[in-house]
Amino acid sequence: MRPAAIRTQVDIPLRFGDGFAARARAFTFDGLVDGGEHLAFRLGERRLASRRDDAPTLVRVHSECLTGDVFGSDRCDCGPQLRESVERVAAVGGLLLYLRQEGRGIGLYAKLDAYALQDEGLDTYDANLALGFGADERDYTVAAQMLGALGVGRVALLTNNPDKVEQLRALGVEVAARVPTGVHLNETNAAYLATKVRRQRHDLELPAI
Ligand SMILES: Nc1nc2c(ncn2[C@@H]2O[C@H](COP(=O)(O)OP(=O)(O)OP(=O)(O)O)[C@@H](O)[C@H]2O)c(=O)[nH]1
Ligand SMILES: [Zn+2]
Repeated sequence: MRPAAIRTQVDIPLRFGDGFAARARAFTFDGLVDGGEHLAFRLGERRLASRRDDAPTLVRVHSECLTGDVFGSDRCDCGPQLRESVERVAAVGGLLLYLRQEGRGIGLYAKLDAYALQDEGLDTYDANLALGFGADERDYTVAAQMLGALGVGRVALLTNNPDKVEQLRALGVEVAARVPTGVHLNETNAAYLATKVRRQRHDLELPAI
């Protein structure tokens, strides 16, 4: 895997709509394999883990979701998951990698095309296939490159998605633990969450509906 390098680092204090605030240092990179403008935030005070005997660094690898992260869409759980991740990572010190993988890698317009198909009865994965995409087009090579550039070798990964853990391990990242996020269920996203459990082995304890 080609190494990437830190391009710029700058403090960006974060404040959410509910008033929660966190100190953050943002990093940009040169040499990321897909040429995307992916961002890392170091949150909290803790030194990042680089050696095998260090306690692992808590890391959230978050895939961009403009509708959920920015506009609070109830179709998914991305906004509350991002908010939860910032708070939990900031509390102990660690990293948030914000990957520009909108729509599981198919882009914003295609995601909305997929939403339209879902409103006709397809589930989230079949809608992708009907549009000619893979069920999940994400590749985490850039995440491994970013961790390498930041000198982080050993991580505890905040995710419910075992595929993220497997892909990062295959890329040489030592994932010491998978830490589940909370379940952010609402009246609209229940089918979306159930599909993640059924089709992508997501580890979510959903109440019966
Ligand atoms: N193609 C497609 N992408 C979606 C849909 N709903 C959400 N997304 C995208 O899915 C990505 C988030 O992935 P999820 O499957 O929700 O969660 P995950 O990242 O695999 O797992 P966690 O680490 O537990 O959050 C974001 O890029 C969203 O834009 C959908 O219906 N279709
Ligand atoms: Zn979303």
